[in-house]
Amino acid sequence: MAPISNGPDLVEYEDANMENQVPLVSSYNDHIRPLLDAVDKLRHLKVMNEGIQLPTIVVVGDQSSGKSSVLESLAGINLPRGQGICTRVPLVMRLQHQPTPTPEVFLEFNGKTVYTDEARAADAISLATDEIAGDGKGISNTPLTLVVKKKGIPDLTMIDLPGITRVPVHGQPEDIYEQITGIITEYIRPEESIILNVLSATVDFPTCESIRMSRQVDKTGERTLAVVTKSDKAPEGLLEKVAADDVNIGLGYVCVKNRIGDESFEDARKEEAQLFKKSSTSLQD
Ligand SMILES: Nc1nc2c(ncn2[C@@H]2O[C@H](COP(=O)(O)OP(=O)(O)OP(=O)(O)O)[C@@H](O)[C@H]2O)c(=O)[nH]1
Repeated sequence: MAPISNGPDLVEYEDANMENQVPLVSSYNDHIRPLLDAVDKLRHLKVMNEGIQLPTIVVVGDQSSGKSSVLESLAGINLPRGQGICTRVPLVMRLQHQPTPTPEVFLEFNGKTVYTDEARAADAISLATDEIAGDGKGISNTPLTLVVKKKGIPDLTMIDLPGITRVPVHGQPEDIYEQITGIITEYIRPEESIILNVLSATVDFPTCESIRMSRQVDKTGERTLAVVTKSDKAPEGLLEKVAADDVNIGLGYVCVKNRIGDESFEDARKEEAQLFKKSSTSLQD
């Protein structure tokens, strides 16, 4: 999943067969997992409401940039995806590798726990979102936690936030832009946050609202990482665009082609590999 990157090396989770764990992955699990668990426990105790900041990967992007698609590739389960606003509340995704073959998937919100499974996770998230933010197109700052315990997934906790939209659509409050940017700013301002900025390859990066926002709180880009989606839609000149780094992304770029429609995760990865093989061959010509 990391065909182009000018930042620090990333652990290649997809190929990390957990049964034959390479030393880096096993030491990651031994040393990092307990720290992530401690951070999650503190998050659960709502210490952030007391002004104590916790290290967090925050996923931001303009509306329909592909945030949920990136996260579902990492978690290997379906999330609500589509045109228009899908993510309407902060979605805290806790991914945890577990050795047993049967995955465990549940949601935590409004003080309750709702068990679901991989096939029904997207619907369960949509229902929980309706319960928290109403069944229209409004948004809420009350978080929804999704816990996925599954063999072979990376140990990571990330927060997906509503996509930035300037113009309210029918049924949205007039101040939707202010509401969304207010929530995003709250999550990306703390210096402990790593900003995962999801950018579509089809747009000019300097025109992205999410870039404008992340630069406001992280001028040098030292805690910002870019994931460029929809590489299949605009492969021409993508390498040059990323290499030019006009928008100052300190932690580097990762270009991806996500799953489209009902495509399986496996087929999507094959298509992605094929796309980047083709692009790198044409670059060598
Ligand atoms: N062709 C192509 N389509 C993609 C890719 N990534 C996402 N999409 C499509 O783009 C649309 C938006 O994707 P989402 O993942 O829902 O975007 P999002 O940023 O989470 O959306 P909001 O949270 O609602 O703002 C969906 O129809 C996806 O299938 C990609 O790499 N290639």
